[in-house]
Amino acid sequence: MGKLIVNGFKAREGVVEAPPSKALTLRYLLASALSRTWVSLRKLNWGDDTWSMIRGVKPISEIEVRDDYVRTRRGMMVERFRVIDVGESGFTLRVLTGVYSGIDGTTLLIPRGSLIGRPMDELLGALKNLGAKVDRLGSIIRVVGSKLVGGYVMISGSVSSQYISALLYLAPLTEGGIEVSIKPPIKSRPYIDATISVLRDFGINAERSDDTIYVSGSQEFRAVNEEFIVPGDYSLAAYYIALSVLTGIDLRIMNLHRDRAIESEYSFIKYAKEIGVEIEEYEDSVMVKGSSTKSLRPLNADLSDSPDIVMPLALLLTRVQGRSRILGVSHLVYKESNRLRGVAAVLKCLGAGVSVDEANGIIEIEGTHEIKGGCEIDALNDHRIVMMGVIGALSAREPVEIINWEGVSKSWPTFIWDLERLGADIKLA
Ligand SMILES: O=C(O)C1=C[C@@H](OP(=O)(O)O)[C@@H](O)[C@H](O)C1
Ligand SMILES: C=C(OP(=O)(O)O)C(=O)O
Repeated sequence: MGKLIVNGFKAREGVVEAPPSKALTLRYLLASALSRTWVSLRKLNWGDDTWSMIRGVKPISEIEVRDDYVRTRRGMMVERFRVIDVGESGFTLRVLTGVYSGIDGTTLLIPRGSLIGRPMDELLGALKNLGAKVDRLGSIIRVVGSKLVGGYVMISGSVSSQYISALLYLAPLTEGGIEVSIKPPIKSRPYIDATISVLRDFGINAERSDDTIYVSGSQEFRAVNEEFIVPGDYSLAAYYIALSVLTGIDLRIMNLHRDRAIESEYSFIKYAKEIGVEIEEYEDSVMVKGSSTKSLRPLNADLSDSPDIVMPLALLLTRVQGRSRILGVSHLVYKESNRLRGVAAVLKCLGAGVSVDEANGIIEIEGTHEIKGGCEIDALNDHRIVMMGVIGALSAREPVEIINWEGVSKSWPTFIWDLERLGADIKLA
């Protein structure tokens, strides 16, 4: 498909819009497609993963997809045999495996690309313990669904919080509910909270105490509002913040609402401020003062809760005088690529010092005076590695070539165009 040649950036201050939240788009879509009442969803993230979820809910819902909104509710006539291409969306594959376990009929869920090798077994095991009929042939998951009794299940929290989200979406469809006990360490915990919060918006209550969650059975999804507007995505807006700091421009980022943020993603702002980035927060936006952000302090932080902000945070840490340490990120190896390796490869190309301990999930980054560039990055079709590579390259002294960048459309299809509008010089060769 060709490579991107990132030549640099003619600093231009500006006002940009944060892309809509991917994680909340997927959660709202699924809950709405299970809702007895019609729901309109506005300002959706239109990345590939959203299309995965739309394909995923079609067989069980009535759904109208328009340019600027989706209107949907649970279908009266449910298709009994469904073949669903879930693309590369981990959330869609895992959570639909749970949901279809509780709905009559047979479903084949087909993952593509990097999703083929990503972990599923513990979720399949937990569902089987609950009496679900799920199995796999190679990468294809087969679910023979029925109304399940429900019950108690224990599952590891160290691989993916999406396993738990899957059980939480399934629980209301069972007769007696599900009690999930999560074996620590629990990674990406705020994404579980985000699931519980969206379920609450659809009238489903979850009782939570420490590492156990109980959702009662035989509950109907009923949206508390007729319309939901998806807020901006802090984990994606983080790349704009990194751009502002690395290139020394001021940037106002609209569509960021603190009160609706997923904590795993909002924490980017917290860490950026902690190391010395000047950010002013407003009700619906943030103002990043890249021009007056001068010296940054090293960071020593556990990012178990926040896997998706490691990439843009690593970019900020290239500018720090000294050594920073990110802990708790062993789960980065289970993403669209092995992101511990991807982050290291990008940092090396940019000229920062980096060492990675895969077994313990630790990254150490030594800042540099100058981002060098003059190298090639294989972004492995992993959207967050593409974004990291491109933003880093925009502040580099010499051009950077990026191959396997098309996967950026998973969450931000207009990424390159949005940067060009701000003054980025990027060519396709
Ligand atoms: O539930 C979600 O929407 C997500 C949970 C996280 O994954 P894990 O729970 O697998 O760490 C995160 O990395 C992913 O981008 C989105
Ligand atoms: C890992 C991600 O998503 P998913 O797990 O849903 O594929 C991501 O968006 O970085």
